[in-house]
Amino acid sequence: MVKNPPLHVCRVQQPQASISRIHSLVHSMAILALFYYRVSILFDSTRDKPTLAWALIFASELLLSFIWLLNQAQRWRPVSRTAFPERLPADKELPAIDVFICTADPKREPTVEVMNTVLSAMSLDYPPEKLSVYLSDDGGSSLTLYAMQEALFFARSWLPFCRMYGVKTRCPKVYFSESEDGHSHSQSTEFMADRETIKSKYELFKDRVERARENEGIGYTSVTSDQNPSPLVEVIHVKSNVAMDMDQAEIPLLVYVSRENRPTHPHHFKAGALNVLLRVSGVLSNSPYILVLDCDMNCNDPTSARQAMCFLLDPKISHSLSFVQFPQNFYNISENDIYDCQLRSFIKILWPGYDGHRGPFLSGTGVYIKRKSLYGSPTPKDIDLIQLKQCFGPSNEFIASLCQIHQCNTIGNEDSSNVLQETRLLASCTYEKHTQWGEQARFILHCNGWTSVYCQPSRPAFLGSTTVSMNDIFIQQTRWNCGLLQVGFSRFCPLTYGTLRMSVLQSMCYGFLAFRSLFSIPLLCFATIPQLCLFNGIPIYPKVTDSWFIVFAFVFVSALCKHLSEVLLSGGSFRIWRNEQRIWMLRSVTVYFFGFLDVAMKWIGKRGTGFVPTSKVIDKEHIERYQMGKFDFQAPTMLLVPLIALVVLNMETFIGGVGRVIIETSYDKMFGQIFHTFFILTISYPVIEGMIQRKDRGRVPTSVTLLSVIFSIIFLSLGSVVLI
Ligand SMILES: O=c1ccn([C@@H]2O[C@H](COP(=O)(O)OP(=O)(O)O[C@H]3O[C@H](CO)[C@@H](O)[C@H](O)[C@H]3O)[C@@H](O)[C@H]2O)c(=O)[nH]1
Ligand SMILES: [Mn+2]
Repeated sequence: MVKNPPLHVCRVQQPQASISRIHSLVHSMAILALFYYRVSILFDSTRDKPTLAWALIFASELLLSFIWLLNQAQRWRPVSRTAFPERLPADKELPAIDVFICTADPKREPTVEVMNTVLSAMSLDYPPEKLSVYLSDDGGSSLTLYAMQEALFFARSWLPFCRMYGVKTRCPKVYFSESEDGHSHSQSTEFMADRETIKSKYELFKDRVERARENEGIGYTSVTSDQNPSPLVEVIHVKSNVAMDMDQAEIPLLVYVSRENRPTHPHHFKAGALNVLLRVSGVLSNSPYILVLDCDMNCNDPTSARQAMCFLLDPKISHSLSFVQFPQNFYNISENDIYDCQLRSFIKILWPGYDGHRGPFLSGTGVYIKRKSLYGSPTPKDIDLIQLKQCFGPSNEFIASLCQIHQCNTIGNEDSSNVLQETRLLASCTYEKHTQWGEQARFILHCNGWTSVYCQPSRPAFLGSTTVSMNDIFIQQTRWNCGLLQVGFSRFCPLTYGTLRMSVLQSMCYGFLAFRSLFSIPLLCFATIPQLCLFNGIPIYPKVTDSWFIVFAFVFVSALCKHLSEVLLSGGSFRIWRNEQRIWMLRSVTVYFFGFLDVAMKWIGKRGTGFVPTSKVIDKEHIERYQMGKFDFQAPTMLLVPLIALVVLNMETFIGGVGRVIIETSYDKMFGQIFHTFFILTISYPVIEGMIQRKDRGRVPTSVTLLSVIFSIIFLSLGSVVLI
C-alpha cells in the first residue's frame, strides 16, 4: 500500500529556539545576581539608603522578572507549519463549514465594509453547498439586513466570476482597488470585459447600500421594534440540495441573525453574539467546522478553508485538535508602524511559541474551530438529557443537533417555519439563564485536553483593517488588557487552574498573557522613583566604578539585544525594534495601566467592562499622521495626562539631577540614574516633540501640557517628601 503523503509538516524554528534558551539561562543568572545585590544591601543596616525607594525598586524588579520568566515559556519551542491543500481528499469528502461574522454598529462599522467581508467568505474556495455564512448584527439595523439582500444579488455575479477566472482576491473592494490580480486571464479581452461588468455591478451594489444609508427611512431603523425587541433570524438564501437551478446551488446558505437585546439582560458583547450563532447554526446547518471572523477581517486567500482542513482532517492529530488559528494581518499598516499596529510579537513570536506547547490561543477572528470542541472534552463522558439541558439550555432542537454533530442538517422548505421559530428562542436574551453558556475562559479548551495549531502561510489568509489612531488604540488595548487580567484574577487563573490541567510551560504562556498588564506597575515605578531620587541626590544603582554596576548594565543590554535579535530574525528592521521598545514603554504606563484600573474598578463595583467596537470609518487626518510616523495626541485629556506628566517629570528631574551632579561632582554615584532618565527621554522623544515643537492638530494640546506640568510638580514635591 502506498503511504499517503502528509497533509502538513511542522518544524521547530531554529536558531530562534536555541538563542532563546541560552539567553534565558544567562539572563536569569544575571537577574539572580542583581537580586542578591538588592537583598544584601536592603538588609545591611550599616548602609545608608532610602529604604522605601529601595524596597519599591526591588519589588518592581521582582515583578518585572516574574513576567519575564513567564515570557520565556513562549520562546522555548517556537514552531512553524506548512499545509499541502492539494493533498486533500476530493471535494465531496470535505466536511461542511459554517462561517460566523459579527457586526455591532453600522455607524462605526460601515455596512459596505461588512458586506465585503460577507462576500469574501461566501466566495471561499470550498464547495458552496458545504458553506453557510451567518452574520450576527448586534446593531439590529435594517440597513444591514437590506445590504445582505443586495450582497446576495451581487454574489450571483461575483461568485461565478471568481470561480471562472480563479480570482485570488475575493473581497470585491480589495480586488477592484488592485490593478491586477496576477492572473494569466488578466490580459485577455474577454476577462477584461467581464471584469468591467462585474465592477459596475459592484459599484451599483455599493451605491444602493450607500443611498439606503443616507435615506433615513431605511438607514438606522431597527429590525425589531421597541415594543417587541424579539430576535430576528432571516434566511437570506437557502442552498438547495438538488441542483435544479444551477444558480441556486452555487451560492452558500446566507443567514442574518439579530439577537434579542434588552438593557436588563447582560448580552456579553461579541462572545454573546457568537454563542447565539453557535446555537442558531446548530439547528440550521450544524456544520462540524466553524470559521469565526470579525466584520473587519476579510478572507484574503480563498484557500484558507482547505489549508485548515489539512490539520483538522489529519487522522494523527484530528482527534484532539480543536482549532486552526491564522494570524491577524492588516492591510493598513504603514512602513514606519509607530504604534506597532501590526502586532509583530503576537504574530511572529507568541503564536508560534504557543504552538510549540499544544497550541496557540484563540484570537477571536481568522480561526477554524471544530464545533464538537465547543461542546465538551475530546473524550466526552455519557451525560443524560437533563444534564445536557442544564448545560445547553431547553431547546430540544439544539440538543438534537448536538447529538448528530457529525451529520449535517439542511433546512428544507417544509419544516423551515418550525426551525425558524426555534432559532428565535435560541437567539433570545433569556435563553442562557441558568445554563453554562458563557461561563468559561478562552484557554479552557486546552485545559479540557484540546489542542490547536497556528498556520501562517506566506499569503495572509485573512486581512483586516486595524485602528491607527491613538484614541482608538487606547480604547481597544485597554479593553484587551482588562479582559485578559480579569481572567488572571478569576478562578480560571492560568497559573493555578491551568497548571493542574496543562503543562507548566503552557500555563506560563497563558499566565504571561493574563498578567501582561502588570508590566504597568514596575514600569510606573521605573518612570518615577529613580528620577525622584536623582533629583534629591540619592543613588539607587551601584556606583559606575563598582563591579556590581556591570550586573545592572548587563541585564539592560542583554534584554535590548535579545529583543533586537528577535526583530531582525523575524525579518524586521532596527527601526521596528526602536518603535517596539518605545511603544512597549508607552503602553505599559497607559493601556496596561488603564486595563489594570478597569479591573480594579470592576472589583469595587464601580463599572462593568464594556466592549466599544473600534471605529472602522476612515479618518483621513488620523491616517495621514500615522502614515507620516507622527504620533497623534488627539485623545481624551484623562488618558493623555498620565503619560505626558511622566515625561515632564523625567524632563524636570533630568535637568535638576544633572545640575546637582555638576555642582556636587557626584557623577559616578548618579551615573546609573542619569542614564536611566536619559534613556526614557530619548525613547519618549515623539512625546516631547508633540509638546514643544509641533504645531499641527495632532500635537499635545496646551491644556494637557499645562495640567501635566502641574501634576508632575505636585508629584515631585510630594514624592520627595515621602521617599526621602
Ligand atoms: O457587542 C459587540 C461588540 C463587538 N462585536 C464585534 O466584535 C468584533 C471585534 O470588534 P472590533 O471593534 O473590531 O475589536 P478589535 O479590538 O479590533 O478586535 C480584536 O479584539 C477582540 C477582543 O477584544 C476580539 O474579539 C477580536 O477578534 C479581535 O480582532 C467586530 O466584528 C464587532 O462587530 C459584536 O458583535 N458585538
Ligand atoms: Mn477589529
